[in-house]
Amino acid sequence: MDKEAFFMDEGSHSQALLGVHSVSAEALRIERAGRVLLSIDSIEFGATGCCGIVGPNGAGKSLLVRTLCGLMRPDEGRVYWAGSAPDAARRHQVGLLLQRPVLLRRNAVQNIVYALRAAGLSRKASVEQAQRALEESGLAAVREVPSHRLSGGEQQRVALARALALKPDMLFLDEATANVDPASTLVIEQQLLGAMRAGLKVVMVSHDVGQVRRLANEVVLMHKGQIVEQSSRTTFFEQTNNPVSRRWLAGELLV
Ligand SMILES: Nc1ncnc2c1ncn2[C@@H]1O[C@H](COP(=O)(O)OP(=O)(O)OP(=O)(O)O)[C@@H](O)[C@H]1O
Repeated sequence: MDKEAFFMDEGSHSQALLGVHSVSAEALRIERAGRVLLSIDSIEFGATGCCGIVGPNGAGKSLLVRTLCGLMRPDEGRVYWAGSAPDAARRHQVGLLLQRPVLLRRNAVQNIVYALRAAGLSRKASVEQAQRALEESGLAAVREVPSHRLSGGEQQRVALARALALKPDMLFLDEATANVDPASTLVIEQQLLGAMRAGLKVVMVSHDVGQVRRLANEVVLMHKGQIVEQSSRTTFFEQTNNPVSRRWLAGELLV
């Protein structure tokens, strides 16, 4: 079931034109073998430029992101993309970048062309847009290099360039820089900040508190499949009164 997408039918183009500048969910519940993995009454992303989702291992961060992106069907509850059910017509407007980039065994530019063609662009437009995406990402020098020969950091930067080339309204990142060195992490962060200035909404699962402080305007702390707190960055890091948040910020092991 994990990879099961739950898009509605192809939907209409008029719906696609509406954009997906918010993603929300209500009464979400995922349970396996009698264990509640996710239990969220209500959550909404998109009100701010970037929201960081933090929390201990196993808190349900990845499950939440996959569910919001339409990759997992919850046992109960509803997901909304800008107020309506996720649909295939808008799937390119909600991007997802994982810890391990998923690239085809083709070169960098072909990887991006493939995604753009799948999104409906002509071959000519796809090639032009892919070349531009790699140039804007500082990856022009590796555009002909097969993906399996790229370094891990380069692979992730190609995956980000591909995600951004699709011009999503929202981009979810699940530990996207966990395997990337500090220098490449900063390059990726700069690129995200640039895209955010151009209107992209980012939701970022990260164990890197420094990164959350650098990028996020808002923070969500998860624990045991639930939302502990959703606050502005300043409130969360400097003023929270939530006892669980305070323990997490103090570096205590949450059980
Ligand atoms: N298909 C599944 N079947 C059973 N349990 C699952 C399944 N998928 C995830 N889980 C469990 O759900 C819990 C939440 O997993 P999830 O990957 O969302 O956590 P996370 O907060 O992203 O953790 P981490 O920070 O370690 O990546 C974990 O205990 C995990 O073992």
